[in-house]
Amino acid sequence: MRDDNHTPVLCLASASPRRQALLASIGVPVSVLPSDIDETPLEAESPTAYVERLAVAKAQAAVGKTALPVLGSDTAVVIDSTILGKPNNQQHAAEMLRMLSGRTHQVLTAVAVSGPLGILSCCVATDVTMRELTAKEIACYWLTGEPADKAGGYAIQGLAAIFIEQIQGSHSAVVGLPLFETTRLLRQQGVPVWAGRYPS
Ligand SMILES: Cc1cn([C@H]2C[C@H](O)[C@@H](COP(=O)(O)OP(=O)(O)OP(=O)(O)O)O2)c(=O)[nH]c1=O
Repeated sequence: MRDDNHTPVLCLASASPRRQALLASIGVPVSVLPSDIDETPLEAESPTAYVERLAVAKAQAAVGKTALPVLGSDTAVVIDSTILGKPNNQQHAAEMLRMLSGRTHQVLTAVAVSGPLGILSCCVATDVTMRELTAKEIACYWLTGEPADKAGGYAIQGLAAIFIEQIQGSHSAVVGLPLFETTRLLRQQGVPVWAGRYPS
């Protein structure tokens, strides 16, 4: 049974509608306060350190603007140690998909939650195997509008599901938030998850 109480218990420092929907799906109503931070990787920074730094920075940017605990998160696609963020345009998106076609890549999602224990964070890695894509598929996929705001230029939860042969890890992390690990961090910080009425 879903909780009917929609009073926010968390501030989501993210403009991602997917993250908001994922949190709603586990019974966590949020208020939204997107953080605009510089997402340039530091020199010699590992992909894991990069996404975790950004998740923490997004959370920190909202702390002080709200009395609620804050959640920040970042997702990046990694192939051959190269970090792929969101594509700048159609050509960039096509380049990304050509790199991913017929291979296994990693999706890294970091999540950071501020609260009474300070900022707690973790990073989840998921292996995603994409089948080989044709040039026509790559060109047509851009026209769906899906790739533009997604790391790696694809959405596993959308049409790109037909490109994905296998995943090993967390599906929700690929979509933007690892729900299992996020629940642990939220509960550690005293944020209720699925705290509604339980079936009697
Ligand atoms: C790989 C993949 C990524 N994504 C999304 C998750 C993230 O929202 C986005 C990566 O960009 P992020 O910079 O992590 O997040 P964002 O810009 O959407 O939101 P904000 O920075 O304000 O928190 O790509 C999917 O929705 N499906 C996928 O299959």
